[in-house]
Amino acid sequence: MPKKICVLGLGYIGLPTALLLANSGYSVTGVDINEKVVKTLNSGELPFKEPGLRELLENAGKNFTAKTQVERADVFIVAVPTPIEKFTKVSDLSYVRLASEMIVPVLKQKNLVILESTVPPGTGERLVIPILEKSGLEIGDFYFAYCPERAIPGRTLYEMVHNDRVVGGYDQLSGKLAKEVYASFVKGEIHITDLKTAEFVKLIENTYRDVNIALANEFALIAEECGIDVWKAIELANRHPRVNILNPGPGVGGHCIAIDPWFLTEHTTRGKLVLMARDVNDYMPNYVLQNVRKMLESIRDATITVFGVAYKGNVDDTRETPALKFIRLAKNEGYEVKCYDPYVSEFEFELCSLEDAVRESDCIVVMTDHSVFKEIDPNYVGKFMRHKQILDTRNIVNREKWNRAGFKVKVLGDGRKV
Ligand SMILES: NC(=O)c1ccc[n+]([C@@H]2O[C@H](COP(=O)([O-])OP(=O)(O)OC[C@H]3O[C@@H](n4cnc5c(N)ncnc54)[C@H](O)[C@@H]3O)[C@@H](O)[C@H]2O)c1
Ligand SMILES: CC(=O)N[C@@H]1[C@@H](OP(=O)(O)OP(=O)(O)OC[C@H]2O[C@@H](n3ccc(=O)[nH]c3=O)[C@H](O)[C@@H]2O)O[C@H](CO)[C@@H](O)[C@@H]1O
Repeated sequence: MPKKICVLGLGYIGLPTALLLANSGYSVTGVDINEKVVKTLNSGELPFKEPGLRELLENAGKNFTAKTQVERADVFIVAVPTPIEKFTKVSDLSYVRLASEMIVPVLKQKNLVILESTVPPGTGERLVIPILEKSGLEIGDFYFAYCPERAIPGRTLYEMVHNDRVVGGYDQLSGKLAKEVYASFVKGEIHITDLKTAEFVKLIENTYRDVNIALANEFALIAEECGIDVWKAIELANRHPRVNILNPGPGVGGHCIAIDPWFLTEHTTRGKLVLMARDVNDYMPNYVLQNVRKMLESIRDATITVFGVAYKGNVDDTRETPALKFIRLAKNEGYEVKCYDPYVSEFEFELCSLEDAVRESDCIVVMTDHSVFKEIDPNYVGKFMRHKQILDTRNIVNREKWNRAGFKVKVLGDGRKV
């Protein structure tokens, strides 16, 4: 078992990985170029919330330290961001490039470098290995593997431990050595394949989900025109043993699913269906606004209250959130928009208390499926509102309860008469 591991990037993926390895007995140095993250961790605090992470940090003890500089190690794991460039939709690999360059001065014979960041197929071989070879070593002198992360935010630690993993080795030994590292904490199966296949697998998993959600969104729009409730229809269709349709909603957000289909298609001229699904999902905030517009038709200087700006329920993450597009579109049309999200502390627009968000409002729009929204008392919020209307894009509110409190309730994808 190699003794020392250096993890580059201490974000949502790198930090839990580093702490799981430290708790498995490795001596782990976590490296982040953001000094604030390093300081926070070394003072015993966490830079973000994730269930179970605090205990792991406390138990890691001397096995984990955070630094801003890379140091010698047996294994290097790279988990830095791979955002998408907004206008061109091309992957931004600058963080991966920099992290690889940071390893060069300390890279030694028989070291193993593992890339975890999500990247377009071929990136390991085309970009990362040539940078590492600037050390004077050749691939074969050191080992290289790509091991995508598949854990879902909100259940990151559980899934990191229990999910199966895919390990793509540059060669057989690289794959075997990387598998040994993960086997220290992974309880799922670890499947070895080649480098490019592993990069591809990660992207098709998320693309599959994006296309499935796009299909559910199309069904929602069709159901509305047909005058039926898509939620009920999907529930019944999913009783078929070979059908599993996901839920419609206000669009697809997050750091992965809205981005990975672009990475998948970056080096190809194919992918029409994949990009059409992207388009369907990206259009959903416009569709939500079209519904809101109808609800506010006869009201002058209308105010909209957005419930939830996180990209999905029960997380504090707002990256690529469909709520942002909805708010911008609504503001451009002259609506006043007030936002309420008890999970989120920082956002492009001001976040209000529940009371302030609904005061003098003409319509609530539920954009995020936070569990706490189910508990909100419509009689209480109704007292503050100018018009009692709610559009639920996630089908989470109890319609009868809100109706009884005097609310007109519209659910996305339910075409039955309100
Ligand atoms: N968050 C997820 O749920 C998830 C799931 C699967 C895969 N991924 C992929 O994992 C990668 C990391 O994502 P994340 O959500 O952890 O990102 P993040 O933004 O939460 O964290 C990345 C960290 O890397 C640091 N960093 C940037 N450049 C660095 C460098 N050169 N050296 C050291 N540190 C550096 C940043 O300061 C930041 O703290 C991305 O490629 C992402 O697509 C993320
Ligand atoms: C294949 C897979 O499972 N990948 C997961 C995914 O994690 P995620 O948090 O990004 O994924 P989701 O929870 O699907 O959310 C995405 C958006 O889709 C909306 N949505 C969701 C379900 C639905 O039925 N209808 C919807 O509308 C939701 O609200 C949100 O905006 O990518 C991570 C990084 O690669 C993976 O590691 C992780 O395994």
